[in-house]
Amino acid sequence: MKIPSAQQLKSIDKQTILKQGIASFDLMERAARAVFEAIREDILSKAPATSFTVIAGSGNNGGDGLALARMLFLSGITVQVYLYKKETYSADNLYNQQKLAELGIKMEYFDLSDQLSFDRNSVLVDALFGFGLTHALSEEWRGITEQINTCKNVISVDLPSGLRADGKTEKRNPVVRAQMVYTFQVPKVALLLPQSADSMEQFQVLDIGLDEEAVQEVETDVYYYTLSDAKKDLKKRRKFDHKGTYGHALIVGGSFGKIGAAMMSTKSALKTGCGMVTAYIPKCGYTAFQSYFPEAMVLTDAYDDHITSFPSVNLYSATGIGVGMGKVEETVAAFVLFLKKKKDTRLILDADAINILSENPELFDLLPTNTILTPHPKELERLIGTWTNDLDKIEKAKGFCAKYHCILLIKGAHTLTLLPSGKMYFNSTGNEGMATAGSGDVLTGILTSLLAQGYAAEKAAVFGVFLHGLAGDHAKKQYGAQSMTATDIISHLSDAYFTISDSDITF
Ligand SMILES: NC(=O)C1=CN([C@@H]2O[C@H](COP(=O)(O)OP(=O)(O)OC[C@H]3O[C@@H](n4cnc5c(N)ncnc54)[C@H](O)[C@@H]3O)[C@@H](O)[C@H]2O)[C@@H](O)CC1
Ligand SMILES: [K+]
Repeated sequence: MKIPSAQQLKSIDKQTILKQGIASFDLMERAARAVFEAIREDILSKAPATSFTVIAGSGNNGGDGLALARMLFLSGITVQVYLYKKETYSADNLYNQQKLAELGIKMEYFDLSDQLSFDRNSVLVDALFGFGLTHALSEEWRGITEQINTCKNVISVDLPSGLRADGKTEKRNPVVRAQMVYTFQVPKVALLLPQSADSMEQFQVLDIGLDEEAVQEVETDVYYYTLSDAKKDLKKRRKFDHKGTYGHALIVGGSFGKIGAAMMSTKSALKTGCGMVTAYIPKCGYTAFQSYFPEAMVLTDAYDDHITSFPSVNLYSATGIGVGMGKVEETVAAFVLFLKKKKDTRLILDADAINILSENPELFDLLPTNTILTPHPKELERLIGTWTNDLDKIEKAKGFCAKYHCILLIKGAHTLTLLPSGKMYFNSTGNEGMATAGSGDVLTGILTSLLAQGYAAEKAAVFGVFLHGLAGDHAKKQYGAQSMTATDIISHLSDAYFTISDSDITF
């Protein structure tokens, strides 16, 4: 799914009105109706006596809030309405003010210095600003945003007010803190960035029927990867396929005390569907490996505790390097030698492989085209340098991908996959339970497997991240966020595939 910029959304909005032959207030009515239905399902179905306070701004976000207030009122819900006192309002905002007046619903005007007297236990609907915010809110707004933030339950319409859809918002700027954001049609970039964590707990995307063609015509490098994308990208298996069809993955990693990392990568590679998997590990892991996971083939290094040389990788369709590998001197030397040699395999580097790389920037140029790198924040910093905010981080990472023709994953709540072309995909699956030891090793196994199966590197990256998150979501459903572990993610890869392929029936 494309994520248009705020500017592009405005023009899609206009084209929708034009192409569908509706008035702009009809589109606003649709947006408000979508929020109303979501509130009905999420709140009123469980607590019908809930009362609401709507705080509306002067633009169309405020207009949405006013229309919603009317819908709540007409359903018999107690609703108090505050409207920002300004000389001018958007036309659809005025239209909705008039509608409220006709129904005798009182609007209280407020100024930035006012102390609002509303019931702190009501659900507060924040409809001050949406994607029309042109710059971060000035300090004058702090009084209002802080009063809103004293409420237990805040719902934001489209965006937490103060958060810019795709521009810079600093920690010091006044921003509303919402428990739930009902955002229209597409998640705005700000909702997907880690630095927005203080401004919202979760969001829901509400379809308001913006014109599909207008969305398709928009040129953007920013995408939100969802189930419908994964359904299209999934490679179907066919009756006459054999294990050779699905490639042979190689996992290189493990060291004394960290053999488990290589085990998890290897097992998840096979569970993701590659035909064969081989692990290359130090000798100390051999027995444990073979007893844990008989389907794997195991090659051992000459040394007991760590890797001192690399196998010939040309036999394998894809190679994942680094999980639990450690970075003692001999391992580093072996890895550097490996990078310097010509090789014919598709590559993914994780954990210690990235650490070694980042400590030796002269090696960056040796990365084969489309190598996938999956750094943690600290590792990422060593690759691209420090950043001032999430948008700055993305720009620097984009520069790195373009320069070295590689694919970078910025792992997190909405893992971002950056491609050398400049395109970027935010992931839509996954949960906080996946912040657990070994979760990254599982991802490396999944990505190596998909590369081995012949998925193009970009598809392997975005589809793999999605699959990993989806398996994690299934694991959370069974064990809960606290108790799920990385091996539970592996066990639920099958459920993730069932969800993507729409079927749990095999004939
Ligand atoms: N295409 C869509 O997705 C639709 C959007 N709608 C709503 O329309 C919103 C966008 O409406 P608008 O473009 O009117 O914008 P907003 O309502 O977000 O904000 C516009 C107002 O904010 C003021 N403003 C901007 N930056 C400011 C700043 N830093 N400090 C103080 N004031 C500032 C402007 O002068 C203007 O009065 C969306 O977020 C959504 O809620 C819906 O009504 C219908 C469809
Ligand atoms: K808002």
